[in-house]
Amino acid sequence: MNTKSHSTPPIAELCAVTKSFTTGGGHPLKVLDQIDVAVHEGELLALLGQSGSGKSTILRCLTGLIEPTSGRVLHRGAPLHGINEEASVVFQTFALYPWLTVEQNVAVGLMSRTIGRAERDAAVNRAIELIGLGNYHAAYPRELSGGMRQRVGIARALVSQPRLLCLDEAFSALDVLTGENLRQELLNLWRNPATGLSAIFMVTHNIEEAVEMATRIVVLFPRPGRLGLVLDNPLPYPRDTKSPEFQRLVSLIHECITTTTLPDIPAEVAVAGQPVSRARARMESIPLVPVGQILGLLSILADSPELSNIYDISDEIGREFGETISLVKAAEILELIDTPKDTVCFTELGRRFVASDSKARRAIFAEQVFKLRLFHIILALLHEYHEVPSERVIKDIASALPYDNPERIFQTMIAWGRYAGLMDFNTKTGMVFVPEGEVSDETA
Ligand SMILES: Nc1ncnc2c1ncn2[C@@H]1O[C@H](COP(=O)(O)OP(=O)(O)OP(=O)(O)O)[C@@H](O)[C@H]1O
Repeated sequence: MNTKSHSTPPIAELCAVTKSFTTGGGHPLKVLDQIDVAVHEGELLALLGQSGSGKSTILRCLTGLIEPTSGRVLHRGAPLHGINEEASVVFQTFALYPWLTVEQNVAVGLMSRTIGRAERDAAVNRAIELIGLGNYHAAYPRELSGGMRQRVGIARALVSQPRLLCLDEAFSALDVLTGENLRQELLNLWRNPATGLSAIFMVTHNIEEAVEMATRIVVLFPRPGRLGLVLDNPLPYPRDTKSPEFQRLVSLIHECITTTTLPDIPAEVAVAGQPVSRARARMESIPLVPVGQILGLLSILADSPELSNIYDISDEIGREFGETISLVKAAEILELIDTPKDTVCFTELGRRFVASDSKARRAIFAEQVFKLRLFHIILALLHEYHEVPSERVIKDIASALPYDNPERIFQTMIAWGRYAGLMDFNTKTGMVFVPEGEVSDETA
């Protein structure tokens, strides 16, 4: 369903949207800043972010429920006036009328349309059947479980046969199993061309839910809401939530969300349709040392446990004190060694690392590299494009670390990433890419 090149304009789009509300004290509160986001035909776009980051406000702007303070809202490339007629919304609170039956509650979704009774009844029946409420036409909400009530909410959204279904935390009030069932059913509806449903835009704070469902994921940075990470989710359906690829994507997004809590991150201006990969709060550089030297240091430390101070280590490995510090620092940020009170000792992980064979070492190294925020610049781009020009990566490194040498950092990152099997660089094409298959030992 996911279409990389879009032949038609997006069903709904925000261009440079900013939204401010007036607080209780009468002060303006900027909730969204320069948001560019588009929902295309065929995609399932998930918007993730911390509580209060502005996710629901984006959904409301996209569907025309509220107007932005500045910027443009488009529907199929044209300015949106009022509500987006092709969109429907399902909210977290089921918002059902207790005095109406299931059938009548679903029919509320057609209130704004002038259609005949027969047509309305047919549409209501169809929506009720689609979402598996066949035996509950005449039931009242109080007679239904939470999951069934949310089904009514979804049927009400589907009754108008929207092209775009918007879900605002639609599963978060449900128990785990019910939520899981409904998610699968919605995926089936979205993939079934007979429903007429083309795209889903879902707001959630549940990373696993987003990775399980979405073809593309947008992470919103908070205070004010700004676009953070935008990445394609290439995992095939049905998705195995236990697979390493799934869990890796979950950790990447988790890191991205948790590193953005600082209020003073500079605002990012995203170009519409372009991915942005900016987990740059507290971004740290890496020591510019080759992997082979890190491995050498570790093996010397393993062979000579009495070496616990940097001067002795420096003598032993025959390197300048400054170089030794860089090597130690590199092993330390990889959490393989610790340096309490100027001494050097293995961590638990480091001990495991030196005792492992080459394959297991690479796996540990990959896991540790994966935790370094700097690498998210490349990993996020690779998730989006699978291969990216080095200039693009170097530009991003330069903007994340303006006081460092981006080319040298890039070379070091590639060397570390290559050893970890996470990335490689083709000097002929100038492209960074995801390597396939096993990597050889020579890469260290
Ligand atoms: N009508 C309003 N008037 C004033 N402030 C508002 C209004 N609507 C939202 N806000 C504020 O805007 C900010 C973003 O709210 P929004 O509901 O969009 O965030 P969210 O990411 O969806 O949060 P949550 O996950 O908790 O639902 C919050 O600080 C909220 O209090």
